[in-house]
Amino acid sequence: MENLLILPHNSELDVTTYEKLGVKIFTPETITPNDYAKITIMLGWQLPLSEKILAAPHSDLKWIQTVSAGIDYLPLTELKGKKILVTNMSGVHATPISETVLLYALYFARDFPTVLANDNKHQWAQHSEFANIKTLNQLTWTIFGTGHIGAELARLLKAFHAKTIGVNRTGHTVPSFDKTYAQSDWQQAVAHTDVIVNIMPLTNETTHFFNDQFFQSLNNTYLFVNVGRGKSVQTSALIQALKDHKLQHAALDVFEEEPLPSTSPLWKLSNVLITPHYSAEMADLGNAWQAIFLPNLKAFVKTGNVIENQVNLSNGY
Ligand SMILES: NC(=O)C1=CN([C@@H]2O[C@H](COP(=O)(O)OP(=O)(O)OC[C@H]3O[C@@H](n4cnc5c(N)ncnc54)[C@H](O)[C@@H]3O)[C@@H](O)[C@H]2O)C=CC1
Ligand SMILES: O=C(O)C(=O)COP(=O)(O)O
Repeated sequence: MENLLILPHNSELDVTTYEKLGVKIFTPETITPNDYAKITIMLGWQLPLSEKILAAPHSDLKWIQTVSAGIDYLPLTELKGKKILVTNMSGVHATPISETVLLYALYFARDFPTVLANDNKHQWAQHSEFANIKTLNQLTWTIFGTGHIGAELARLLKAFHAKTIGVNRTGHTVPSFDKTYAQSDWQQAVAHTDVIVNIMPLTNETTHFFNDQFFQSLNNTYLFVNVGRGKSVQTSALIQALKDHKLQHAALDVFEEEPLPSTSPLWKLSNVLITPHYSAEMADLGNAWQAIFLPNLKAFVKTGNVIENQVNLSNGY
């Protein structure tokens, strides 16, 4: 008998389907401390409740299915030690994030700041104001992280006839990338590029990867995009690069500290576009979660194992 604790509120999760599999459902509203040790499966991660379940004496917890792709916020060493299975939602964000990155690039490339400034003033712009407009096929893209999201972004960019370079751990080839490099060869990957996108998971190898050495190696690069994790970027080094004209623009969805404090100097930089960790938002997210969770749950009830999206706790993604 599996006892499932469902943490996110989402009306699209079809709980009756789980009950038909013989699974008993708990929610933060119905669970009592006496139930903590009984929970075998957790959908989502919510503090402080999740930590209480994990720490419960004689806890029966066997599997955590996150509703995020990134799992950097989980106590990975403890979960590995306790042999708890972890699956993530990698895949469901590929379309909304790719579309958001295209929006960021088009915002700057089609000089939307100027368009909006004129619109706000009810003013018809002069064509001479748009001398710096670029099309996406005039830009070379280097995407750090060629997984679900990076690969989908590259696939869409190919429709715009853009040149695509990918960076992953080993440099293995991936469809829709003209060339791929290993992380250690990053200098070659960004030497002649225009747009740099971070969509890597946050791990020991990616923490503060985009640091002073990285940004100072650039030469008036057109755009830096971060939709991966804020802690992969050393914010002070990014700000310095924007001031030193190593970088022309930045579009940032994730930050070292979230919410981004109102005192952050990033807010004041006119060449920086800030979005509030929103790039993955879309309607029907619950249905997208269901498409991963339900087959996994069916398999787990039958065999004690899952069939997709298992995270490698040693790699951290
Ligand atoms: N802004 C947002 O709302 C969201 C952000 N994310 C972030 O994006 C990340 C990636 O998501 P997916 O594409 O679904 O994951 P994925 O697991 O499909 O792909 C990860 C990619 O990163 C590469 N990678 C890992 N470590 C690396 C390293 N040290 N150097 C170079 N490449 C490395 C892998 O080779 C792989 O290509 C998540 O881990 C999460 O942190 C994900 C969803 C939403
Ligand atoms: O899936 C991820 O990793 C995300 O960053 C998505 O955002 P969330 O943390 O689920 O609000």
